Amino acid sequence: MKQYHDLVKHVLENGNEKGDRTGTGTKSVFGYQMRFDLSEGFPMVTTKKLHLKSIVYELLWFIKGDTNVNYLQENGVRIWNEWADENGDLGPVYGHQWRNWNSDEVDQLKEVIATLKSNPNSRRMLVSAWNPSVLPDTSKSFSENVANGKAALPPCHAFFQFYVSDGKLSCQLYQRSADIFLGVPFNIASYALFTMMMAQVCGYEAGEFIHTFGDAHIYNNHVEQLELQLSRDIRPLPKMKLNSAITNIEDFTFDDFELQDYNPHPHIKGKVAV
Ligand SMILES: Nc1nc(=O)c2c([nH]1)NC[C@@H]1CN(c3ccc(C(=O)N[C@@H](CCC(=O)O)C(=O)O)cc3)CN21
Ligand SMILES: O=c1ccn([C@H]2C[C@H](O)[C@@H](COP(=O)(O)O)O2)c(=O)[nH]1
Repeated sequence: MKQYHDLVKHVLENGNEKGDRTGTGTKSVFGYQMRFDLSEGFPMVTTKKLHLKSIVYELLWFIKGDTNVNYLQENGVRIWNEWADENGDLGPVYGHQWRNWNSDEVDQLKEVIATLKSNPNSRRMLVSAWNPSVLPDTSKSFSENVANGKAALPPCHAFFQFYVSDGKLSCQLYQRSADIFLGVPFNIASYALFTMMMAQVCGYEAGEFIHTFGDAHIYNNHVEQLELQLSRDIRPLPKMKLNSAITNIEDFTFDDFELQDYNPHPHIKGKVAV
């Protein structure tokens, strides 16, 4: 994953010192792009061990349209706990907007799949999680916002677009805000997997995942961890196998994914900025 190491080096060398909502402080750049050709292997960082289970369950949770952390917790995934209210609710976050935009019963995921099958030359194959009408009031707590029908956090992976050429499906994501140490390795693997799943159910090969960033930042308390990561040698990418019998995006379960030849360096711990 040279692309990821290049991003880390770019931000360490060129980042602006910038304060942020969490009070942690960051080094940040505005605007950056990475490309991953999915035929070259599954883009999972090898210079620290990633927890694939969290990535897969989170993605299945988005696809289900679920926005309560109970499903994640039942499957041992803790990454959204800090933002949920006492009932586990996060408000109308990703899954809600994908499957029921603005609570108007607009199923963006279903519609984009129908267009991918019927009119793959379309330039209108987008899904937006960004919905200005449910943005939180930052003077209130996460749970107060949820009680008011707002999202606990505005979506970071804000919208994505599909593109078909030569029988290959590509996906480009616009991520408005990116935590390079903790969030980004998850986001890359998640959208790469999602692109492969969408390609399979729509009858295409997987093409590229293109990751475009707004504010790409390294929290000041992650610099040491990233320097350790940069000192490690980059290993060959693993392969991801999907159960080829699945033809409907909602039918995938955890057991339909098999990661092969993932030989990462050991995990590196870092604190999540809340
Ligand atoms: N500051 C911040 N960074 C994020 O990446 C982030 C947020 N906030 N808020 C919302 C979601 C939640 N996401 C998270 C939250 C925690 C981890 C995390 O702690 N990862 C650890 C443990 C992984 C595990 O338990 O599976 C890691 O080492 O990757 C990763 C992504 C991504 N998002
Ligand atoms: O999928 C995700 C979700 C969140 N993040 C990061 C990006 C920021 O560091 C925080 C969100 O804070 P904002 O103040 O709302 O920008 O979470 C991520 O990298 N990936």
